[in-house]
Amino acid sequence: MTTQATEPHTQVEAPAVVEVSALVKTYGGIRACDGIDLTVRKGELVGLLGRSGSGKSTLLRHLNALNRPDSGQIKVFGVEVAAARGAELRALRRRVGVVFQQFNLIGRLSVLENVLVGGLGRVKGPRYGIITWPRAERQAALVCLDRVGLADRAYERAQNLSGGQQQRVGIARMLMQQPELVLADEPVSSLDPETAANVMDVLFRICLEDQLTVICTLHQVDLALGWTNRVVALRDGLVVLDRLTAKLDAERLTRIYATEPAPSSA
Ligand SMILES: Nc1ncnc2c1ncn2[C@@H]1O[C@H](COP(=O)(O)OP(=O)(O)OP(=O)(O)O)[C@@H](O)[C@H]1O
Repeated sequence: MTTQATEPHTQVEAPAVVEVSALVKTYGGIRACDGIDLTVRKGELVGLLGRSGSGKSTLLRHLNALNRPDSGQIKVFGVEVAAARGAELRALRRRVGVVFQQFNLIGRLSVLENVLVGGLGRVKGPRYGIITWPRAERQAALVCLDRVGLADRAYERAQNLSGGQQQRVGIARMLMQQPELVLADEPVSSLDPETAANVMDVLFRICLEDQLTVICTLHQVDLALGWTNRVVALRDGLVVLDRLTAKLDAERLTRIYATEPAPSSA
């Protein structure tokens, strides 16, 4: 029996971007996802919370086919992810931007080249050096850097930037891809609280401006309350809470991390 607690959210009229139903994924005897149902609509900013090992990353990885389900159905933009192959899968992945916990920049390359990588899906052939990228792509990359406040660092090596700055470059690279859905897996967990708040502000402000749909795994309750408009909490591979952020408070959210039974829908 599930303890799933769902309720209508703000964007009921908006089209579904992510539709997960009865998702099960096991590793040996571990049920990382134990029958997850979740629909996320265009423009929602979803915080995915839950204790370590509750299945957040496993769920996220199913959405761009990095994981294959044991059973259940996953649709992203109406495409059955597990069945997508070849050109269909590449087209789907181009619409899904990812922000990684560890930034995943190429440290010896310039900041600008790292951002340009985000546009690789639409630029054919290998690129060696900034000058070999089309001028329009370079200009677009500079605009993305400007939006995260780093245009003046474009020609520095990425490895010379601080952690918070590197994550802003990661956000600019994601923007360069021109995605419609953004998956962010603990994007600020390696940053100090002030820097984390700053990076969350950059990420969510831009996604809101561009009307992108976001699913962001987080451990920090205050950040979820401050930036998301919906919180989904997992426990033992199941959705145990699904609420508009405006209807939540820190105490209730913190209970997700308690060792006591999962929060009820009340
Ligand atoms: N590739 C894998 N091989 C074996 N077990 C895995 C694998 N990926 C995840 N698991 C297991 O599945 C469960 C869920 O892991 P997952 O990484 O999805 O949790 P999480 O909620 O994202 O945790 P965290 O907050 O620590 O990142 C855990 O018990 C984990 O050990």
